[in-house]
Amino acid sequence: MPTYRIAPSILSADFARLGEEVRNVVAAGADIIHFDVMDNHYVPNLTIGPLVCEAIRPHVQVPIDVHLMVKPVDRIIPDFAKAGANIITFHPEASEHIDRSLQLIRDNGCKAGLVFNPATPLHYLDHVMDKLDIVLIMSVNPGFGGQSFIPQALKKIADVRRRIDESGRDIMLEVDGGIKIENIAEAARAGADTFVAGSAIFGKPDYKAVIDGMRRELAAA
Ligand SMILES: O=C(CO)[C@@H](O)[C@H](O)COP(=O)(O)O
Repeated sequence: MPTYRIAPSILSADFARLGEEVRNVVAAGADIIHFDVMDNHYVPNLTIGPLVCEAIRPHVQVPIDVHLMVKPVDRIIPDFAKAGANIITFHPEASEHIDRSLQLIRDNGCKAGLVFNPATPLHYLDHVMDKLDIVLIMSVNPGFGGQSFIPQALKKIADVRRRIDESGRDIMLEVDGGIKIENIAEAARAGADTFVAGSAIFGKPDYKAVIDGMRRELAAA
């Protein structure tokens, strides 16, 4: 069985109790904290920045996975690295110089990745596989939690899995958007190994029950 990771998105957490929320979700079995950064420019929503990343860092030992939904991307990368991010991903169409942005993330000591919206073509992967530690496939259009999974994402996940396997490199394949107990196994069978879930976890009273349910589905996938 591949190593599967569950990455709760704090976009759906109670921001008034964020420290407690991230401690609780890690105690419930989360492997990664997924941190959604929106700028009201690249996406039509505005969320959190490096100060909040720095504030939650002492509350958890697991990696913090920063998904930049911002344009431009480079200026904010060192700030997130200093704030304790471990993984930083960005959208290729939001960077003028994709190779440079990936290198900047690594130079700042973080794992680097590209994010693909439902309609973003995968050709952006063609010349940067050696600079990638993670690929994130969006299974919703970015900007909001609580949207429905777009099934066409499954083919894209399978395409990326094939590219990763051909590269022979150890690259995480993450899926984000509408992931729930009911569909996580499908995403795993398509080739994903890391699963972002916001409303499916933070929307429920018992985080452990949801994460355990997801793990049961993954074990049977
Ligand atoms: O990046 C995003 C949305 O842009 C996601 O991380 C969402 O936060 C996932 O939320 P759910 O679809 O799981 O509720």
